[in-house]
Amino acid sequence: MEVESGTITLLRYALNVELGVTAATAFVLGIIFHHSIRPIEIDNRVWTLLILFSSFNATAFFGYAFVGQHGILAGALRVFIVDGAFLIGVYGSIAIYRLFFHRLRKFPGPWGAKLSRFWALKRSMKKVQFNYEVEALHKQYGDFVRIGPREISINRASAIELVYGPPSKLPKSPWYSQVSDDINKTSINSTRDMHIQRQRRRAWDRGFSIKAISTYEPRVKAKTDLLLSRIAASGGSPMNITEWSMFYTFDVMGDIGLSKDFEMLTTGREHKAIKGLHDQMITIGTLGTLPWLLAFCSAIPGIAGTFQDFMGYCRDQLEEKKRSTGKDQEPRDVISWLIKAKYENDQSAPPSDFALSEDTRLIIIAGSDTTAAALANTFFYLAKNPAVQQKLQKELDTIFPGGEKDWTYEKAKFAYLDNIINESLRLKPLVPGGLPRITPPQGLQVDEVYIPGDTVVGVPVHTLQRDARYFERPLEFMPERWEQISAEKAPFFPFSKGAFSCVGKQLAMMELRMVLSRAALSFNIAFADGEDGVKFDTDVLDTFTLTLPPLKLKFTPRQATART
Ligand code: HEM
Repeated sequence: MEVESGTITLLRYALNVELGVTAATAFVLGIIFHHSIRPIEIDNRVWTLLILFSSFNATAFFGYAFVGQHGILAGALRVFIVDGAFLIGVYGSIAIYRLFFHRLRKFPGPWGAKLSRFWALKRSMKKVQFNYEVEALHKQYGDFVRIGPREISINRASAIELVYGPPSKLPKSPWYSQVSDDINKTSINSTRDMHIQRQRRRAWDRGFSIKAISTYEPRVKAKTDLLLSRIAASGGSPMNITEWSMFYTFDVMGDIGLSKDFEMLTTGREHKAIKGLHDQMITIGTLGTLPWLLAFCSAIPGIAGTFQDFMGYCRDQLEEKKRSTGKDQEPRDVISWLIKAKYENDQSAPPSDFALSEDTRLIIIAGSDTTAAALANTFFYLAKNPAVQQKLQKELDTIFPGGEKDWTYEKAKFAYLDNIINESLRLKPLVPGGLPRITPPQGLQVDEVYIPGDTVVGVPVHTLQRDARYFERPLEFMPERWEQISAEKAPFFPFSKGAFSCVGKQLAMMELRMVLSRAALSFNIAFADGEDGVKFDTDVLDTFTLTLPPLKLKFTPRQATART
């Protein structure tokens, strides 16, 4: 009884301490709090922190108002002052630490970037062209720029292998934990545990093996037939090739990924589920600069908006697929390879149904918009560079003297076409930013520069692939440059490199080669009247992948005599 009343007396005393002393204590606690959470990755724990903070406030208010007997108004005012002092302690400590004591303090970069990731968010929201912002920073500050408190962008060719591999030694950054950091709830692309990612990658690799790809080939060709028939039906009137490329690649991925038809090529309209995905691209792209904010927002029910349509569609398709896929059935699409791994209890299977549904979404997201933008960009370069187009047509006429009826995919794999595709992927990489990885505890030595451990690093694809030190006359579209340099050895990594690199590269190349070779064989490709391609070139958005403006092209049938 005495102990109890002693505690209450002590509590009352604490709650009645002079306000200045309480505020000073809160300020010091703020500094201590910052330094105690500094080593912890809190990106995915913002809700927990918010709940803890709110609970503390509610308790403090109750204490001041009723136990300390200050009354409701004075109690609320005290909580407000204590909060203010605590937060000034936290943020003041963060600012001073990041500017003057941080392990990256010697790296150049804008002050705002050193202070907070909000700087990147603001820059990214300005024009949604963060790729160009990073390029400008490298011009101003050099090859190693601090683009965030803990982030270094490295514009050096020698960093590609060190950061991405092979061999891949650097794990993915917290950016990839936007959905979750639980390996049972992530797609393969968001899996940060390198061992688990490698295991899961084996099931994906089976879905993209030479054997599997050869079974996809006739189906990709069927979709290409459909696109070519739509081009022929346009009769030379303007076609928005940004849109039609998107229809094509989503229809291909619907079929190859899930054996489903989005029917966009036949209807000429965007599927509702895909529209739901595209409506959110700018939000996802810009908020992605602040991983904790995206993780925080994505936990709010209903915030996904029309993205729910896309998620719902994928969920339904997956359920149907699981019901209809027999245990001994030979897989005929990518998702069936993952389901088969699950049936066989193979280690490479997605570790849970949730992870499988994340993979289902990934198939469509990773495989469609990327290839669509690559296709539209390459059409743009062909229209803008008639000499390149004519050279391509000359080669096509030699390989396929009888025109369309001679066409085979095997023969469409020739060097000049691949050089055109590579040149397009060099100038406009579809994932233009520096994919973020974390340096090991012992740090990373890149040439003469030592980068401390636990730093988020990335090599900016857009900036590096346009750097005059690595590519002569870098801003010119010159497919011929690839006759002198090897795409494998050059600082060229549009599909990334190492263990996390693109699993669908061969499928993407198949789609690009099929459409471009057949379109250039049968049609002359030019800007439509009133179109000069300038807005298409300059107004492209960096939404993690590229989001392209419309591009109006006209396709005029080539005369048979033009081939002779
Ligand atoms: C021109 C077209 C494409 C480009 C430029 C491209 C580029 C990339 C890049 C840069 C990455 C690495 C992403 C990262 O590290 O976060 C990646 C990963 C991936 N891509 Fe592609 N991609 C293309 C087409 C495709 C296609 C057609 C598919 C088929 C489904 C696909 C499936 C994937 C998957 C599943 C991953 C994750 C791999 C992993 O984490 O192990 N991509 N892609």
